[in-house]
Amino acid sequence: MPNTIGVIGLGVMGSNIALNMASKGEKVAVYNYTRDLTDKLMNQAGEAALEPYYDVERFVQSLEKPRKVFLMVTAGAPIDSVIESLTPYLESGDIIMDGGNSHYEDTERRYNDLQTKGIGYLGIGVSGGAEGALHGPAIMPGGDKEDYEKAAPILTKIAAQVDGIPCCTYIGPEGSGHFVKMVHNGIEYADMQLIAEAYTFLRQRLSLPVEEIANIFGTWNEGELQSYLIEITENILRKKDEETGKPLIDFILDKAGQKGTGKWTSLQAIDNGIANSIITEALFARYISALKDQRVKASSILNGPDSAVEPLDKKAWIEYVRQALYMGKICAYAQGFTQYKATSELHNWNLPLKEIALIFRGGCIIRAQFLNTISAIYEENPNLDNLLIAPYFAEKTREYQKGLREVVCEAVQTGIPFPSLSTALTYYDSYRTANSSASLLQAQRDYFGAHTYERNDREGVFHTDW
Ligand SMILES: NC(=O)C1=CN([C@@H]2O[C@H](COP(=O)(O)OP(=O)(O)OC[C@H]3O[C@@H](n4cnc5c(N)ncnc54)[C@H](OP(=O)(O)O)[C@@H]3O)[C@@H](O)[C@H]2O)C=CC1
Ligand SMILES: O=C(CO)[C@H](O)[C@H](O)COP(=O)(O)O
Repeated sequence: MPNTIGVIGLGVMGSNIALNMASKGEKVAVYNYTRDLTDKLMNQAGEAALEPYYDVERFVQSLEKPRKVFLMVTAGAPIDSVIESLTPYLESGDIIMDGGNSHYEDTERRYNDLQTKGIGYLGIGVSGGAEGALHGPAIMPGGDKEDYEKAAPILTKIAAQVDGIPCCTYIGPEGSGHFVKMVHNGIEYADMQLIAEAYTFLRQRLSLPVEEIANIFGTWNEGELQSYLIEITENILRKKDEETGKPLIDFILDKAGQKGTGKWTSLQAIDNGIANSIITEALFARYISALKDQRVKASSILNGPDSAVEPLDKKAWIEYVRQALYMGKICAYAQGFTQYKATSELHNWNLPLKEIALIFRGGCIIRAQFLNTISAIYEENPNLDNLLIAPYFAEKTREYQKGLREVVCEAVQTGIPFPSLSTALTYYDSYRTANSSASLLQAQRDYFGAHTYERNDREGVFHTDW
């Protein structure tokens, strides 16, 4: 019996995806360009229907036609090198799927190259980390619909399932699947940073012990903030350092890493005139965190505000922080989904926003209860300009802006940096401002550069001899 699918790249994600496929009844050929990872996987695979290969040609020959090869390899040059090693053995009608975090423009280049050889190419966003890959990730496939149809029976089977619906849907043509994953990661950066700021307020400003903050996150996770990131934050805060018995969080160096997808999200937004400031501030927060030595030095040179720090009413302020976090989250998702809408229009991708929100409900890192609301909003109005003006969220912002304003003002007054919460508030206030300061910018541009301006009382283009 030939293998029904092949997986190349047996690191953290690839080995788990292969085991996931095998557990759903697929016969899986596995290959890694170095031998060790293949042996390691086979040692842990037990009875799983995996067949190891140490030679690409034999790996390909073991697959049923049309062949389906799933790559879970480091993004960038390694993907090109794997494709180059594979294609001599593939035939017209076969498909390669790239499940890694590839840049969507790289995916488009590879799609076009392989099209000339008759080989299908799907750029597939996969989210859920190691656990998701094993038990069911969110899957965002982009490329030709007919190629997707060939792989859909396997992809929908291995995806997370929520209310009987697989967290996998055809996203659209070209690199749209990887684009959706890229912005998913941008939203992930914002969501994580907002949570980190909420934690900081509770810890620094309200001086709550870590255990109590874990309890607060646990309570929040039972309400409208319910999400995977809140859940893991509670678990993280409960974890003790094995040596000291103290909260592990206090021993983790405050330098955030990143692998590039957040940066790509910001660059794409900037290139296309899309204001995704919360996502970008979350990226910058990681950059500033990386300057640990400079920050330590500056902390002994630069002062914060002089004003005395007053005690705050604990119960009231925990609720303000909850509101601030929820409101920040609404603004961050509004930015991410605006980036989807604007880019979809730019490329004619017709991105299914309702379905994207639906598949994000399970498996992926940003899975959250309120994605049900987002999905329902797009079902009612697929062309909505911005989630903020959907009646449900507009009502929430009326109620919760108080919490966000209080928390941001208090942080500013006491010198606690809150890049994402403060940017969320600025975004909210900017978006709801009918008459902005841009009039003055236009006048300045016209003054120094004769760049012209439009008027608000009549049509036309004007220049003034200032
Ligand atoms: N970890 C996560 O939570 C998630 C990761 N991703 C994405 O999935 C992809 C894989 O990530 P992950 O499994 O975590 O990474 P790992 O580093 O664990 O695995 C990378 C795999 O790529 C292989 N590889 C590296 N260089 C080459 C090369 N030149 N030629 C052939 N194979 C190569 C590695 O083989 P070897 O070790 O032998 O060099 C290994 O099998 C990445 O694009 C990542 O961004 C997506 C979602 C979540
Ligand atoms: O894709 C992912 C989750 O969705 C990966 O975990 C990715 O590595 C996260 O990005 P970064 O490493 O930049 O924090």
